[in-house]
Amino acid sequence: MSVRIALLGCGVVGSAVAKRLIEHSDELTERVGDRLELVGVAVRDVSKPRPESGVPAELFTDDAEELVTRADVVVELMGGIEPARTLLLKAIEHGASVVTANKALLGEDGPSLYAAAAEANVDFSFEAAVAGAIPLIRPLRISLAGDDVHRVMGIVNGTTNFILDKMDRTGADFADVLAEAQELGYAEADPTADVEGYDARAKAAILASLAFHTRVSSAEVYCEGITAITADDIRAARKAGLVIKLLAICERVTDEEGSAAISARVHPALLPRSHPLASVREAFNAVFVETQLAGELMFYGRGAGGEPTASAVLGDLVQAARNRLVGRAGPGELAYAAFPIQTIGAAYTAYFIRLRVKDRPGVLAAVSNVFAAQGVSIESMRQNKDRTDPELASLHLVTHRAQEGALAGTVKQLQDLDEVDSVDSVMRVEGL
Ligand SMILES: NC(=O)C1=CN([C@@H]2O[C@H](COP(=O)(O)OP(=O)(O)OC[C@H]3O[C@@H](n4cnc5c(N)ncnc54)[C@H](OP(=O)(O)O)[C@@H]3O)[C@@H](O)[C@H]2O)C=CC1
Ligand SMILES: N[C@@H](CC=O)C(=O)O
Repeated sequence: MSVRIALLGCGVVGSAVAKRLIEHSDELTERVGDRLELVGVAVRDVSKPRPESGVPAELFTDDAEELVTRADVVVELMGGIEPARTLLLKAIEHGASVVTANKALLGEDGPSLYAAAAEANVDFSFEAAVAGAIPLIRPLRISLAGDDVHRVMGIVNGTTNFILDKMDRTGADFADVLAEAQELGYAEADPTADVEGYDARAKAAILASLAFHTRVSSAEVYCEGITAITADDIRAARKAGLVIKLLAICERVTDEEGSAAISARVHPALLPRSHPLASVREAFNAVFVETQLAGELMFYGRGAGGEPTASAVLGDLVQAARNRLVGRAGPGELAYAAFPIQTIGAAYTAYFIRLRVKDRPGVLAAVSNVFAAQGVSIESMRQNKDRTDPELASLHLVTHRAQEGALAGTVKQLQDLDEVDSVDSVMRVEGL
């Protein structure tokens, strides 16, 4: 007997998984208690040589639909929504357990897949779908199931962290660093999903659903990417002792009627340089979890790449195979409840605002009055000579936490104020 494994996809992650399955077959057999037999690998182009995977040529197929019907565990590493969704549903229908790293699919339609797997009493595991190698899904799904998670805040996209970190360390522009990230293979030829925040948004949807025992889809997560971040933003943040990161933030909040709601958002935010997430460099990921009983937890490691991601996939695979041998499926889905998703206008955060003002008496009072009128409290304010115009001064303000809607009103009034020449940038600040 053996546990039959079907691999869908043999690209960056799939080839690393296949290589490990083949080269470490004996150790894996010992751990599982039976042999993991790779019965087929579905790809688009069967004629493409893939020597790095070590997969014998006869195992490649372009008939993924047929392959999923003859496996005990289907490992989906193709990516995209279709045909991945249909293939996984078909695999589940045939009684196979599923392992996937497909955050785009889970962010869009995870709940229907989880439900199908629970109905069929098979495992559905996706440790690699958020933050690559970092064990994060299992802690949220299992280890913290008896605790209450209040907040999950993390750097879950390596490409954008590489770009922002490089901009911070060198002062270079976004476009130059993006080109370098592409040359180094961090960013894909089409970097849209990373730099526009869509990849992090799908991960935020998965994290919010697990952390708060609810259902959040990618479309419900507010999303802003990093394409508008300039070298000036980075320089100003640095001067203020802050660093810019693309954050995924999922919080349990109380809405204006006093009912529980969920805030799930992805956007660039400033962090104090002393914050644990501020020191996450290059393409690394890190996730900060705050819970009622455990307090603060931090998960850190490689969020992408063939081998790191394969580590998480193989962990799921070994567990799914082991579960089949002992005749159980676990951990199964916990009961979940529906919560309203808060709009971004209702979210509370602090802000860093850069203005250019006329350099004359009474300006600070006029600006402060606008904040006061909107109920937004100022934490600190710093004025300097403007470098380009002797008639102007640059004013950098940090607010206390305020509602996004009130801040938008403040900015609008500032723009109309005679003493204000321009509002150059408004950025959210976390971790103060
Ligand atoms: N790369 C990373 O660092 C990480 C990736 N992930 C996720 O892992 C998954 C795989 O990513 P990655 O390995 O980078 O992707 P790649 O693009 O490198 O590989 C995709 C593989 O799937 C095959 N494939 C695609 N569409 C089909 C299809 N319709 N039928 C059959 N085969 C198909 C491709 O075949 P062919 O080679 O013939 O084109 C290729 O072998 C994705 O969901 C991704 O989001 C998660 C974390 C990190
Ligand atoms: N493109 C992603 C990789 C996998 O999730 C990233 O840059 O983090």
